[in-house]
Amino acid sequence: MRSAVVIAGGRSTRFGDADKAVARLAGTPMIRRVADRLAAVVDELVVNCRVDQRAAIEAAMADYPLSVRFALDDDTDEGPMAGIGTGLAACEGEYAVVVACDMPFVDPDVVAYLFERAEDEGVDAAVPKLDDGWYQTTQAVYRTEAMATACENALARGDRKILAPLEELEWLVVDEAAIDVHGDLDTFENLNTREEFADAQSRF
Ligand SMILES: Nc1nc2c(ncn2[C@@H]2O[C@H](COP(=O)(O)OP(=O)(O)OP(=O)(O)O)[C@@H](O)[C@H]2O)c(=O)[nH]1
Ligand SMILES: [Mg+2]
Repeated sequence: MRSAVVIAGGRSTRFGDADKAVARLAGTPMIRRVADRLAAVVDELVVNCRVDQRAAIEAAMADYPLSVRFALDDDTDEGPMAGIGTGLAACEGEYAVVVACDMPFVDPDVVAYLFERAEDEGVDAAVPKLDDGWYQTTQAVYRTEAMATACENALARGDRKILAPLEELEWLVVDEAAIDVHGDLDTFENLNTREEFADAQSRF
């Protein structure tokens, strides 16, 4: 069983006075675009967000083909890593892909490849790293229990850095060249501003 966590508990400050998770992108809420691309490669979906976001996201997820569960932030605004931990703790699969709600070009072939790498090598995480040096921790596969615990531990010692939980895990880096062979590098594009949103509309 494979799970997916979509993290959506951010404040969308660069987007403006609306939640980008449910903003319509070429007619469909962005989080639904992300979820639809994951449906073919996972067995269940967990949404991490704040309680005040739940109703709108639930509406966006109407008639989704897989089970959808909500993992709500007890402490809000603790950063993406806290959201990853909260979401993973609610998963039933041994492994889960985590994807940010603002990555509507997420490529299911890339996700499937990340699952294969993590499962085949039996590691706690498979995290892409692009040639620009950035780790793509919000589009990576994690062993759910190990990473959820590592996130709790990092937060308990006051470390909210997104790479902090990985310090206690056994994980592998998936480089850009390997991703490029298995799928589309647009998979990592994330939309933060109204302008980026508008520019992306025509690509659906
Ligand atoms: N649970 C949770 N998720 C978060 C938090 N901050 C960001 N995220 C999520 O992490 C992902 C990447 O974050 P950003 O692109 O910075 O999104 P954001 O924080 O909503 O937007 P900005 O306010 O413009 O930075 C998005 O899916 C966010 O929903 C947080 O404090 N808690
Ligand atoms: Mg942010």
